[in-house]
Amino acid sequence: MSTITDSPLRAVAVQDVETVVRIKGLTKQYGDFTAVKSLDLDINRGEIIGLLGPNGAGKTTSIDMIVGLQAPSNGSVSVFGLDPTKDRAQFTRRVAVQTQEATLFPSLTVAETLRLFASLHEHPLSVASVAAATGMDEQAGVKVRKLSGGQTRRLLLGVALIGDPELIVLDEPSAGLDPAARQQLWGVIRNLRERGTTVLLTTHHMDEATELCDRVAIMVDGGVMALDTPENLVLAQANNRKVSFTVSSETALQSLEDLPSVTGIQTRPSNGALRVTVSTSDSDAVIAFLGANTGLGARVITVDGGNLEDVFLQLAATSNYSTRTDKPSRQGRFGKRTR
Ligand SMILES: Nc1ncnc2c1ncn2[C@@H]1O[C@H](COP(=O)(O)OP(=O)(O)OP(=O)(O)O)[C@@H](O)[C@H]1O
Repeated sequence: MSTITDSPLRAVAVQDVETVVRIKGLTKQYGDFTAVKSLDLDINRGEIIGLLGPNGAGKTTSIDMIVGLQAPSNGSVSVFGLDPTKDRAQFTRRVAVQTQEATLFPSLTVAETLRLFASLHEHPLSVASVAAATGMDEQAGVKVRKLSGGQTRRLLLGVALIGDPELIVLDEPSAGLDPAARQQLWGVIRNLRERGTTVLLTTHHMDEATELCDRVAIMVDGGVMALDTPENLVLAQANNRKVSFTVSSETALQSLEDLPSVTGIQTRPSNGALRVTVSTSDSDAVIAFLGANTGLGARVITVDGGNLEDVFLQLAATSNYSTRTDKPSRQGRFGKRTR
């Protein structure tokens, strides 16, 4: 894989922040059902923005409206000052979309496919540079029907890149990719940012969002529940830490439960002992408790400061999402331990 070198960099200085996408009150109604509820989002040039959310949260519907594939029921989208549904010719010159389902021609080779799509653009990148950037140079002569699922997705990304778009929209770009191919894809996307290309993507992978995105919007039930950098989202929920330790028996766990900061206790057998995970808003208080209660014999103590997945699950739990994990009532907490 290599960087794209046959086009001048579009990177902008940090102080020249330019809003390229403006979304205001974007809403999609299907009959009585509201799939997207008044979405507000500004995206700056050169940013990588991730839309996260459980299945059915409204990510694809939002993307479809942002790229003009569906008309909003309410609200507005402006991309480079263009209306995606009305200014189609100008819009498609500057914006590329890789949807979850796209059609390629099975009997064309990779290079022929890229050449075909390049011919649709005024100032395309070279086929060789895009094939190299997407790690497909060795497959240049291979017919599309012989590509693996992961290779096909990389070719689809190449097709989106070939017109040298200023904004690229990727719906679950890493779906079906093996870990090595995902890493390679991340490299391609980071390279786009360095060139000043703006990237809007959806993903179900929290590590991908953490690694790649400058900001993420977490959608639940059609609404944006949180929008910030991955780091800030995790920090904002620092009141939900996990302290884990190993003990020989359950004795004294009951008094641990009485600490006001403790919101849940889970236990599971571990090599003849018990691994305990305490959810708490004050990990220091739990550690102090363990230190003061030496009779408990707690060992292998770890503190997990949380990650984007925790934030996601916490936000998703506030909706009707099926993995609901409500905080147990005080009385029932111990009863909810899992083994
Ligand atoms: N054409 C349609 N008619 C009626 N309802 C629809 C239509 N398209 C989508 N929906 C509903 O809108 C909601 C949002 O769907 P959408 O595909 O945007 O979710 P998503 O977040 O992209 O989900 P996934 O992660 O599964 O791809 C879902 O409840 C879906 O069933």
